[in-house]
Amino acid sequence: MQTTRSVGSAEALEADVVVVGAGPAGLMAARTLQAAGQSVIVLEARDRVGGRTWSKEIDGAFLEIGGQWVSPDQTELLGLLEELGMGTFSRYREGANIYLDREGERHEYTGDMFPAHERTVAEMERIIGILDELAASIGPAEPWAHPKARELDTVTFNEWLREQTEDAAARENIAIFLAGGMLTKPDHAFSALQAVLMAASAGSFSNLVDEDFILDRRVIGGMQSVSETIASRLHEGSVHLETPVRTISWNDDGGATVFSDRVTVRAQQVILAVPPNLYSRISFEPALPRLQHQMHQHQSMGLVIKVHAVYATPFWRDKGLSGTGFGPNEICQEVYDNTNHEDTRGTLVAFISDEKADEMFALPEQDRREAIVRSLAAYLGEEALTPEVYYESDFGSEEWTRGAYAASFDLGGLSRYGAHQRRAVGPLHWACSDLAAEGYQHVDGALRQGRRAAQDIVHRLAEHTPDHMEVNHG
Ligand SMILES: Cc1cc2nc3c(=O)[nH]c(=O)nc-3n(C[C@H](O)[C@H](O)[C@H](O)COP(=O)(O)OP(=O)(O)OC[C@H]3O[C@@H](n4cnc5c(N)ncnc54)[C@H](O)[C@@H]3O)c2cc1C
Repeated sequence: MQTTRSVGSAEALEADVVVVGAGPAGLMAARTLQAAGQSVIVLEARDRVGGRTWSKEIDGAFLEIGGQWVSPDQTELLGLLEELGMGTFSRYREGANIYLDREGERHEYTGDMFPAHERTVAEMERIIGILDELAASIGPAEPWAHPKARELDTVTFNEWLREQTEDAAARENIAIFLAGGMLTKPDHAFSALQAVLMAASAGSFSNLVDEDFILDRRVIGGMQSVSETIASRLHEGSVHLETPVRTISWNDDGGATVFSDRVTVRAQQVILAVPPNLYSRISFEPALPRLQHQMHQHQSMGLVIKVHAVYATPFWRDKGLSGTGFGPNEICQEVYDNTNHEDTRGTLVAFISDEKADEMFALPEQDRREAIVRSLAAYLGEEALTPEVYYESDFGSEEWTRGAYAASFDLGGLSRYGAHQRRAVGPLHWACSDLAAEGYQHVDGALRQGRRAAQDIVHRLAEHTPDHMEVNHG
């Protein structure tokens, strides 16, 4: 095994485990390993922890630039918040929601279902039932193992919806929750099986379409503070920031040397806690097996612009509006009241996904902003045109993410490769929200995968050192 490079320090640090990436998955892995008595070094490319969770003050407004919402099924995250003594608060949801239909006509409504034509609503309810049944029978853990896996994985979600109904509005209203709303790819770019996994990972498709469930609560102090708190409780000196990992030299029988821009670390095991689209940014010596090379090329990031608009007051509330809006054909397909805990100002958050995001990014900055605030105004009124603070989260431009929210398989990829995505290769382990079952593509799933990878290692190392069997999260 070669042990020197032009990058990193000439003298190698030593640890039982190196974790690459200080997002929620990597930090949960480090926490679990340290609790089990393992020595851990975490190497993070960015100058901060948290990865795709990033809470920051911009022009005087506290914004959740990355992941933020917590839903009741996310018990790993909720349990961790309790352990860490961190509080949550509820999203504002009183008053009427807005639905902008295919013709752009504005409808105020209350309750779960868009005020579409009666026939469309009936079709939507029927398809929601079918998706709920599929999610229940296929489940999130091993969707590739289900007898219908290949059939569902070789048809796009768009085609699958066309097979279910001729009602275009019903198709668009269902697709919004999985395409623009979750996988952030057009519905012709992922399979029906991938859509079912997304639904199953949240408990059911009904959960995904219920914004009061899926966008239930936020963390007081911001979601990034979860990662910051975990990091602050790791042993001193465990986390190295601004330390991108470039090369991993590994041995099939165990042992690896990890070369980064600042330090070189020798360890028995490595956890790659980075999104799968970034595995190929690291050179592996020897090269990864053919299967991993192939599989990783079939996992790609979606694209979404998260728009933040802050106003002197939450003006929509005075009009009896919740701030929630949906418009499958609008620039902003989803809008929500995202006002901070105990803040007198009002904040809206909106999402612009996949091909609409391409269109927006093709515009000069000022034109894009105007088009986006006009879209907000179509939902909530002219006051939306003039925010005090305006910001667009753009993880697609971030070197160490390259998209948002997360990575998913292309057509046929989940049934072909899914069974292998979490399997260790020699001393190399994989942990990321984008490989998760429950909590897939969410912070909850990242934490679950970080813990799973760490526990696998603890069991593996315990075979050599029997004292290290216990895992506790104290
Ligand atoms: C705009 C946006 C909104 C979202 N909304 C929600 C939400 O409301 N609720 C929710 O639960 N989830 C949400 N998510 C998803 C959630 O943020 C992610 O699922 C979660 O952060 C994934 O955690 P992770 O640790 O698996 O990966 P990441 O958070 O991506 O962390 C990976 C880390 O690895 C680092 N890294 C990459 N390459 C290297 C390298 N070579 N060397 C060293 N370090 C490296 C990165 O810098 C990063 O810090 C959202 C995501 C985005 C982008």
